Amino acid sequence: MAKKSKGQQKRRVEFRKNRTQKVRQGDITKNFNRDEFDVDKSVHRERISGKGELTRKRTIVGQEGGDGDNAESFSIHVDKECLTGRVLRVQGLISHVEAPDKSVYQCATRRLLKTMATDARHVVAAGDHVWFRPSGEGEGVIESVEPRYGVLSRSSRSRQHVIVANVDQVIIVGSAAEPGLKPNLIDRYLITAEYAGIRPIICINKVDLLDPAQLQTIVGVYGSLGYEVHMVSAIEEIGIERLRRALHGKDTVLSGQSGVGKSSLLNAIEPGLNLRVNAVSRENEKGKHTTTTASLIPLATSGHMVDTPGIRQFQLWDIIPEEVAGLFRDIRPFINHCRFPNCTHTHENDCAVKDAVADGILDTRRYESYCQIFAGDSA
Ligand SMILES: Nc1nc2c(ncn2[C@@H]2O[C@H](COP(=O)(O)OP(=O)(O)OP(=O)(O)O)[C@@H](O)[C@H]2O)c(=O)[nH]1
Ligand SMILES: [Zn+2]
Repeated sequence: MAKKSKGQQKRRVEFRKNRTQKVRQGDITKNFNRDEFDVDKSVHRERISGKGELTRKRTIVGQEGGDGDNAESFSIHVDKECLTGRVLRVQGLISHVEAPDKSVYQCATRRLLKTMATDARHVVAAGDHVWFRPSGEGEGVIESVEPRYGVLSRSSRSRQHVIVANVDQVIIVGSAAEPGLKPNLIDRYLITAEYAGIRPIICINKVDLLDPAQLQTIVGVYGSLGYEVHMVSAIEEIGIERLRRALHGKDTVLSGQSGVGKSSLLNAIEPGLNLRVNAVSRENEKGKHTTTTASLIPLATSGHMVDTPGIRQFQLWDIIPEEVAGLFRDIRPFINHCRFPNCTHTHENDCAVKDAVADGILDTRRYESYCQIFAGDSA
């Protein structure tokens, strides 16, 4: 970036100061437009109630980071009493927002926030942490949206569509038998999670159907890569308590191919949870004409299960073949040592990845899985 002269810097500081003061005085509409956003402005909040539920928020500006949705935050002045909340789902213009006391408000979005939406970006998405102002019995208005992490999105016609934001982890469910384990499919889910920056947890269900020792090699490979692996049986209730603990206080996406036992697992983890997930899914089906994204279903203790139409088979959205090697934890360390900077690690000579496979440092099956994904073959 070009260096600014002292005069320029001073003018800039003055400009910011003036603008901040104007915004503080409530002269919002005149001064608030997208071009004035600054990345480095902070958000100030102060608690005014003992319980921390009612919070006064004084926000000066929002911030916008990068071209993705991950680091954005839009805020406007809120000098009224607001509550923090979590968007459980968005249906049309209404967001269902869970307050700290677990009650759910149906919220509209403040018009000023909406003006900050671009064609490529919805202002409010399922999973968003928001501040909202209650405006009557079970209703409210969303005043600001906190920065996002763990975003699952899909782009269509070069527009990014946020499916769900602020997801902590994805449980990748496979089954030991009936249907048999498909490690290549697990690899696909893994790189999608790596791409989205969401922690993957591997869960192998139906271990009652075979001798778990048969899975030792495959589990060992994933374990050595630092992935958490759960061996469970929904029917025999093996390993369920540990899985339940992994969900506690977290927002979790459950994914895996049909028949591996996702519904059975939800039932084992928490009675009634699968029913609630299905009920919301049916409701979403009905509301197809509205822009339905995902739904967060509150867990009995704390945390949410995230259910999205189609997300159970979520795979490789938007990942281009050249990015795949970098998303394989075990391949990643070798890719800079290949002779050609644009090495695809498939047919080239002097490929550090292929050498590592030949030397037995890299698992052959994982490498083959990489080749399959790179070539765009289905699992
Ligand atoms: N032996 C055994 N069978 C199981 C276990 N978990 C689920 N099943 C059976 O596997 C079949 C599929 O289970 P579901 O829970 O419906 O699987 P799902 O992944 O939700 O399937 P979809 O709804 O199609 O995505 C059912 O017949 C279950 O009874 C298990 O731990 N052990
Ligand atoms: Zn290579």
